[in-house]
Amino acid sequence: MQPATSQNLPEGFLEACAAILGPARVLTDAQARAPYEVDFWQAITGRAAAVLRPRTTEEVAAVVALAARHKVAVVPQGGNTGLVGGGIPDASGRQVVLSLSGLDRVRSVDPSGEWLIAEAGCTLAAVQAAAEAAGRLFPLSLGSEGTCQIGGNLAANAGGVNVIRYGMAKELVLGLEVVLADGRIWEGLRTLRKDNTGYDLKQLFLGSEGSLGIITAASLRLCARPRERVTVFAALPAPETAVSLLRHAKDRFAELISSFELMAGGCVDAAVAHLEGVRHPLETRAPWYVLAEFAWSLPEGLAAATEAWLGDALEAGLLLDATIAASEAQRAMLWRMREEMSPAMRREGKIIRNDISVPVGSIPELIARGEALLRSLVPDGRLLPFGHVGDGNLHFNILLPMAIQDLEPLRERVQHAVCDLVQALGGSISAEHGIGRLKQAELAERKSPIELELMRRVKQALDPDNILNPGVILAP
Ligand SMILES: O=C(O)CC[C@@H](O)C(=O)O
Ligand SMILES: [Zn+2]
Repeated sequence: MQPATSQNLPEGFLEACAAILGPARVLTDAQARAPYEVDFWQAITGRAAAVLRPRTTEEVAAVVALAARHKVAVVPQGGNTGLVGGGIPDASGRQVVLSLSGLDRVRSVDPSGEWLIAEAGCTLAAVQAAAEAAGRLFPLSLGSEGTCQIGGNLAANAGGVNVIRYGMAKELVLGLEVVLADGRIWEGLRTLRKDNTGYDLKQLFLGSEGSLGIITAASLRLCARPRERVTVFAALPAPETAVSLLRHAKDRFAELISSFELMAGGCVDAAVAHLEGVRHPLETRAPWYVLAEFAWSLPEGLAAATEAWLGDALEAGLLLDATIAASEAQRAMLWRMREEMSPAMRREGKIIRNDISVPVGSIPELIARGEALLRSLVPDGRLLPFGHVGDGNLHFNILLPMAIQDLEPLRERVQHAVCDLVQALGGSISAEHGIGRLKQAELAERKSPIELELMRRVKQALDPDNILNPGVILAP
């Protein structure tokens, strides 16, 4: 029998945590810890000495101060929907997971100032709902929005399906409240649009995956709610056409484009096969499809403009067929098909994920060279790329038979080859999922020595004892 992981902690540590949080909020039992030790896809596992579940910023600060005194490593965790293991403890059984789920209040909303302040453990859906109740839009949108939490979204600088218009998560932040590595609280919850007072410290924490500080609350930028929205699903002969169609759409609609997603035919087939209520939107079958959405704040006119655009695009040979969602229900079905595509594919086998970006114009070359590369590396895999082509971001995913054992060495080989290709095309080895525990070696190999040195110096300055999420982003 394995010794209880709580024995890996300094004497008195857990008792002191229980005095701060109450004993029910300190989990040491293996069964209670289990959901915090494995990622959503059951692909990345670790072992925690304990799981701590604070409910307030002050409680987070008190337990981090305690951890700092005892040099106990703390792994912050939100909704546990990350895809690179950034919220999962390592295998040592010596780290404690700090779950932010208990900090789940929307503290205030100002519809005229267009901001709201939410605590880290609010689900993204709860933040969207609070914005909507105030007649505004919080535009970050991801497949996991019912489960993922805003603190995790910001710590990971999440992307999603609306980046082309509204930017990544970090672009939606006006201010942060952060618990620092020594347990002090930095109250930086500003709500100003303009604030040029020296270094923009919040940027350090956004995308730092909990390795520089623990985000406990954020002031978030709200936008106008679009009054008319048009959703298009189009069949395309080739990835080149997607890039031309995007340009064609940009010339016509500019910033009204809120999503522009590309999917291989096999991804759509998997969604149709496994998602209840999802039907193929077109009679035409094609190797590639685009799901695009345009939105604006005037009450009407966009639908007619979109129909005219589709006619012109068809004439120009940029698509084979297309449909416009005729109702909210149809729109919801199209988005379910796209956003639950990855879980649908997972029903057919194991997945090697590759979240990468290149300049938009290089997408066709990425697909052509990537397909050739992966066919030789993974002959029994099916390539099923999809993603946010409007942002130059593809999920170059490979589906493998369920029976395959010991995926890790193959995953690493594939990741390395894909990263080489991406680097050759001037792209990024992580577009929106982050580095976590899965890509540190690639990062170390591909960032310049100067960049790595600066990153280490920032880490050293903010967390000199390396207690905040050690081992993510930078190798230990
Ligand atoms: O499963 C994936 O690789 C991608 C998940 C997510 O980023 C998406 O775009 O659906
Ligand atoms: Zn994505």
